[in-house]
Amino acid sequence: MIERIARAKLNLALHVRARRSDGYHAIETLFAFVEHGDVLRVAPGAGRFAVTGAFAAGLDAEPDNLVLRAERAFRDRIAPLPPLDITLDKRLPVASGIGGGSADAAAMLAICADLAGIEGDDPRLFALADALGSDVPACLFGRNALGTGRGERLTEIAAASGTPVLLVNPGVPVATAEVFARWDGTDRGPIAPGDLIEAAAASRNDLEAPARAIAPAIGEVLVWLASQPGVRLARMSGSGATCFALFDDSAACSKAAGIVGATQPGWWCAETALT
Ligand SMILES: C[C@@](CO)(OP(=O)(O)O)[C@H](O)COP(=O)(O)OP(=O)(O)OC[C@H]1O[C@@H](n2ccc(N)nc2=O)[C@H](O)[C@@H]1O
Ligand SMILES: Nc1ncnc2c1ncn2[C@@H]1O[C@H](COP(=O)(O)OP(=O)(O)O)[C@@H](O)[C@H]1O
Repeated sequence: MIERIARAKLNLALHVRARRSDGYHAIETLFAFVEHGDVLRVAPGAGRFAVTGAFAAGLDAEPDNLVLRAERAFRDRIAPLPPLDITLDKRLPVASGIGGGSADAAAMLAICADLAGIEGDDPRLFALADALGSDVPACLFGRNALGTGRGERLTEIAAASGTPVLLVNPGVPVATAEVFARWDGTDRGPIAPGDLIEAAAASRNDLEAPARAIAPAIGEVLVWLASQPGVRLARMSGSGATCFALFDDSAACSKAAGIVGATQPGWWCAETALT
């Protein structure tokens, strides 16, 4: 059995630069990853697929799980595989700006490559990832990176491993396409220079305003996170609604997590760290 954590992706900053003629937007984003994620378990078997975990119900209406799309694409375009039994332990909220589906797809591609004896950095895997979604190449790469293009062009940047992170989601799913569609068309300039945290702190998430217009609860989360002692940076990730706070130390992060647990029954929260 192969087990892999499909780690949540964060956009420490996300600048939207232009609308493209293909329906996507040109972006610049600082991708980072946290320890927390979904768990994918795969073993040779009878072709069964099961979803368990706190957010399994969020995928009940999903006709074509990204895990199965990734598996199918691998079999069709790269190499045959024996029938597989797959279990996805869905620990990340669905459609929430932390790329759970993209991370699951990338983890499945990596497992398929492993089973077929193909290197994890094979360009053919990245081509499949690119076809599955804008965030899937970054999740397959799995390391901090500046993403450009529609997010698929990646340049590695040095990590800030171990930085304590609190993830908070107000319990409202937000559709990525709708958030991009509400972007006001103003190019507010590139990502700031500097190391990962410096660059992030001096940059923005241009999707925050359109996401807050759809889900005002995002604003409540951000105000609350920013007011917690020891917070270095509080921001929304991706197209929302999950927000994150980077903390100076893990005690401050744990304290804030405890307060969310005790006072905000509708908010999902995970205490974790940058990889
Ligand atoms: C906003 C980001 C930031 O990392 O993350 P999430 O909020 O999804 O986590 C990503 O760009 C999302 O990537 P992903 O979730 O893979 O989206 P895709 O399936 O490629 O695209 C879904 C839809 O979002 C819009 N889209 C996506 C990416 C992009 N650069 N421009 C866009 O306009 C398009 O309308 C597209 O049809
Ligand atoms: N394994 C999966 N996990 C999450 N979402 C999935 C999965 N497979 C398909 N989807 C679909 O992909 C969409 C985006 O999911 P997700 O990656 O969680 O969003 P985001 O990148 O905004 O966090 C969801 O609306 C869901 O219907």
